[in-house]
Amino acid sequence: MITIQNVSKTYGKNKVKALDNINLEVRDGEIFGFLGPNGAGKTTTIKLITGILNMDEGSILVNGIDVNKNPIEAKKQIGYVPDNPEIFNRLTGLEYLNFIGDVFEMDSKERAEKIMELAEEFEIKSALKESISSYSHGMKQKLVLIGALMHNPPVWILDEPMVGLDPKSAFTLKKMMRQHADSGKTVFFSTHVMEVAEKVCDRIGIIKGGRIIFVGTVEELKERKNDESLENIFLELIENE
Ligand SMILES: Nc1ncnc2c1ncn2[C@@H]1O[C@H](COP(=O)(O)OP(=O)(O)OP(=O)(O)O)[C@@H](O)[C@H]1O
Repeated sequence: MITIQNVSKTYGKNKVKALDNINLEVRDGEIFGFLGPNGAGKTTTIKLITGILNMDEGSILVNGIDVNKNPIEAKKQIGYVPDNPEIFNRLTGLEYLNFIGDVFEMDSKERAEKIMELAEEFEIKSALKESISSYSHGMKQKLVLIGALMHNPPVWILDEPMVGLDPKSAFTLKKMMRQHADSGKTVFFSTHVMEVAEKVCDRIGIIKGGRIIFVGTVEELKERKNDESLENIFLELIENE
């Protein structure tokens, strides 16, 4: 579960708040999709939840742990995939994953099993001994995903996770997200793709100009707007609200 309470964030000396007093609860057992136009505040929100940035006001709890007061324990709850999979190019895939295993203090047997299981799921096993510099964007994305998920974190936070994935890998990831949520855990992800939001999410949140303008199910949004196409509703919402 993620609880965001009265959170605001301004970058440097900017006059405009990147996040303006946002409140949001992402529940156990759900896939929550976070939508909004470019520059709305999605990545900023994600960077505050993961402790990469500090908020100016408010608080964020991850499974009840305050990310400001107890950052290490909060981070242990989280598997995070950033929007840009630029990672240590000089390492091989396996060296990178072992480094992550060290950070999370995984024992060697559990680590090896988890790496092989996930590498097989994402069909990247044969490339693990290659240098990351030779990987395609999609392969780097898969490696970052494996690194984020291998320590069995209860809360998955994925920033545009499907970008660069081939259809089969995107399908695999969506299946894993569903299984994770169905086991009572939390998946929070940002996306620009309406079809993904509609098919995958239990609830969605829409952010615009640093303010949350909708939280609920896609069905509730459609009922409210009396329209069938999520894309039309989304475009209307971000223009008018
Ligand atoms: N490092 C930064 N320094 C200054 N302003 C920033 C920085 N990062 C983001 N911003 C500003 O904060 C606001 C929110 O940006 P953010 O990256 O959170 O949006 P986003 O919803 O993730 O957008 P996108 O869909 O384009 O990735 C924007 O106005 C952006 O210009």
